[in-house]
Amino acid sequence: KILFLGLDNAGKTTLLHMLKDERLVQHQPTQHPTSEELSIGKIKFKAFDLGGHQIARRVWKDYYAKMKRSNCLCLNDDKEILRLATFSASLGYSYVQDLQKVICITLLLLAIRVKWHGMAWTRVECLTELIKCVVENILFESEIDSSSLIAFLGAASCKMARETRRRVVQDLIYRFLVARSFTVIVTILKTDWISSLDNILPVDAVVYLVDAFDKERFFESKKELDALLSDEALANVPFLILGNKIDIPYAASEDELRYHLGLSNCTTGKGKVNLAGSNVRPLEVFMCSIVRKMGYGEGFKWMSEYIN
Ligand SMILES: Nc1nc2c(ncn2[C@@H]2O[C@H](COP(=O)(O)OP(=O)(O)OP(=O)(O)O)[C@@H](O)[C@H]2O)c(=O)[nH]1
Ligand SMILES: [Mg+2]
Repeated sequence: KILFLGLDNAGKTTLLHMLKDERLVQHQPTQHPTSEELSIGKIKFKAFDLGGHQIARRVWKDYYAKMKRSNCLCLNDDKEILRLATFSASLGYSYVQDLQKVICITLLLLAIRVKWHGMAWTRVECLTELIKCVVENILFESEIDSSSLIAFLGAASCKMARETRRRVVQDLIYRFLVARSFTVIVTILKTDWISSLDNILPVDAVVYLVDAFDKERFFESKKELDALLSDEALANVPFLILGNKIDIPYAASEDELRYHLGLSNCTTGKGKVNLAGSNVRPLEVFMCSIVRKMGYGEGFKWMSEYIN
């Protein structure tokens, strides 16, 4: 999972499409996140183009932030469970309409963590089967010996017919109510597109694009970059910084860009630098021109060294 980030107009969508089918297309500013499966050399990856204008930047975090405690609702007693039941049922009913509004709570129940106290495994399997057959997209972690089960219901559930979804939600709630003695943690993530579980999967790398000709916006770009670099959720994630549009005369040089982004002393080297076990984040600047198809290839080659 690779995120393409950077200010609006930096060239993220142009790059995505160039990598996808070597075509240069003029794009409207990106309004909604899109993703493409790409392969460069040996690496196959899913690239997320999240859009760079101010409002779009707000969703960047949804794609890399780990689940936070504050997003969790802990349910320990019957009253709480009942509240969840009512809430989930109402989600189940109104969901389809909400979808149209784009900004919506995407997932019915994104994560349900159930501690099974003294429940027979047949019951666990029963739930597993239920989830499996109705939700295409589940991420599943089950620690059989500790008797805990984390089931993620993905956004694929939004592909279900409304009736089915209602039945599933009710069925799940019914099962929870029957089981009673367990803890359920429900995380409901807000995102502004119909995502799948992709946004909670860990990020393997960030490609950060900067328009090297637009010097007036270097500071703004640095600010966003700094925020990303200092975010704990992205600690140690490799960053490929692409200084784009060097085909335009008077675009910043690599040194100039490094200086303005405050990266003069913290890049890790362009050759094959072994950083394994060093706890140092791979970070490097490559200048490129997407329209001339130059420069970014070296950048991706560098990045591939740091992706498992
Ligand atoms: N001269 C030049 N222009 C480029 C290059 N790459 C992209 N552009 C132009 O820059 C403009 C913005 O490109 P986009 O790919 O739409 O930018 P973006 O980063 O996706 O922008 P948002 O979707 O608003 O976040 C377009 O007019 C592109 O044609 C390049 O290498 N050289
Ligand atoms: Mg775009």
